Amino acid sequence: MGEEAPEFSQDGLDEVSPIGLDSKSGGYQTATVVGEKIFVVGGSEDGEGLCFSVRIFDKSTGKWSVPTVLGTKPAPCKGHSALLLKDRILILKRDSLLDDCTWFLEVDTPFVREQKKILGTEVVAWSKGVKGDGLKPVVISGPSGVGKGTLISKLMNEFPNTFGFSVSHTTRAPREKEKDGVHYHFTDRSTMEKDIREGKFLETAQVHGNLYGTSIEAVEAVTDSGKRCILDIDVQGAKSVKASSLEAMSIFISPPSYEELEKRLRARGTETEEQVQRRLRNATAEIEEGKSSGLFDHILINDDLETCYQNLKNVLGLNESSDVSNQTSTKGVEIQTCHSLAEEDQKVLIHYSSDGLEKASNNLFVLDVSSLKGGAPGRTRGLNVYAIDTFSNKSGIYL
Ligand SMILES: Nc1ncnc2c1ncn2[C@@H]1O[C@H](COP(=O)(O)OP(=O)(O)OP(=O)(O)O)[C@@H](O)[C@H]1O
Ligand SMILES: Nc1nc2c(ncn2[C@@H]2O[C@H](COP(=O)(O)O)[C@@H](O)[C@H]2O)c(=O)[nH]1
Repeated sequence: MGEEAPEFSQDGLDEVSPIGLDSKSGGYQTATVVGEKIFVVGGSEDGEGLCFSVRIFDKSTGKWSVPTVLGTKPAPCKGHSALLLKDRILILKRDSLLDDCTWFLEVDTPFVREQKKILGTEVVAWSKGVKGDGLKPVVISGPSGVGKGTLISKLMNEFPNTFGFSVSHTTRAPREKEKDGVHYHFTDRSTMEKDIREGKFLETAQVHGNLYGTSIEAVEAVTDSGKRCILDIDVQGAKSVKASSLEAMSIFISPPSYEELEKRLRARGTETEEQVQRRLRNATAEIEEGKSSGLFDHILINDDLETCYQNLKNVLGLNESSDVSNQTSTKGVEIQTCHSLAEEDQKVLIHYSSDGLEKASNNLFVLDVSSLKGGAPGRTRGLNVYAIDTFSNKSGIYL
């Protein structure tokens, strides 16, 4: 279990503290035993607090290694607690707002195992826990010129608080009105290839002669803002996302005819004749695959724009007055210390102290992790948190 301290002394290991204790070096580390390996989290200072660095001690070889770390790590804090939950370590940050205190370091999830094979190194992946189920991200795919961007713009304009756009990276040159960081992160091939090797992307594809990709950070940024993430990606990207842990809904936008697609692509006037030809050649295979492969949950034909937009809203379960406001009831509540952790039946008991929680006078939380969804790369959804009032022996939904 995660609370165990290493029961032996090896070079460097004597610096490792068991959960909840500051190490001799003044840094704060936790050591979690997972089979033959000990995952040591934390320990280094960066001026703002203690950083979440990760090292692994292999008991069978007696060697330390530094893994490839995927996903965005938590911001530094004054300390943390750790508890092993099957294939991931639950990390609870001290002195952190409740919205930012629950993190997972995935050590043996399917995503991590897959990345180990691809990268050929030890891999761990960070994922922040978000309360409730949230809504699945939406992948919108279809041939170039079919109207994906037009439909997405309409959706984002009508529901600005509900949806957030995943800003992709691309090596293609910006079009006249495109802004870096808004429409795309424009980059060059060697930088993007380096970022791919470093595991920064959820998916990448060579599309119409250029590299495109969805970074893990792009999806996390939208999820963190409390919005539903929309990805505008090609069919190859949609396949990769389906094979990932993102659990997205996928929608294929089809043109009413090949001739109409050609007309729209030319009328847009953003590509040279050679590029238009290339995009049209690729469209045939994309439409074939999109319509027949069973890859997509929904196929919509974009003939009349307004009709297609209404159909899109229907499959997304939207009606005209359903834009949600971006509320987070937990803002301002701060976990000051997190003394102890225990796990039983996928429920984690957290002992904490906090100024902001008058009701939870006994200082106990139950964190229900029985229905976790998603995970790295991205966010882990499905967390439920309850405060327990030991005086009245009642528990209530806190979040
Ligand atoms: N239903 C429609 N009827 C007529 N024109 C449309 C319709 N939908 C979109 N268009 C027009 O078609 C052109 C291509 O649309 P858009 O740029 O949204 O395509 P896209 O699928 O995002 O293309 P790409 O994949 O190349 O980014 C635009 O000029 C847009 O105004
Ligand atoms: N696999 C991915 N495909 C992407 C991504 N971002 C955009 N795209 C697709 O590329 C084509 C061309 O886009 P354009 O802006 O050059 O016209 C289009 O089908 C997009 O859906 C991505 O991150 N990954």
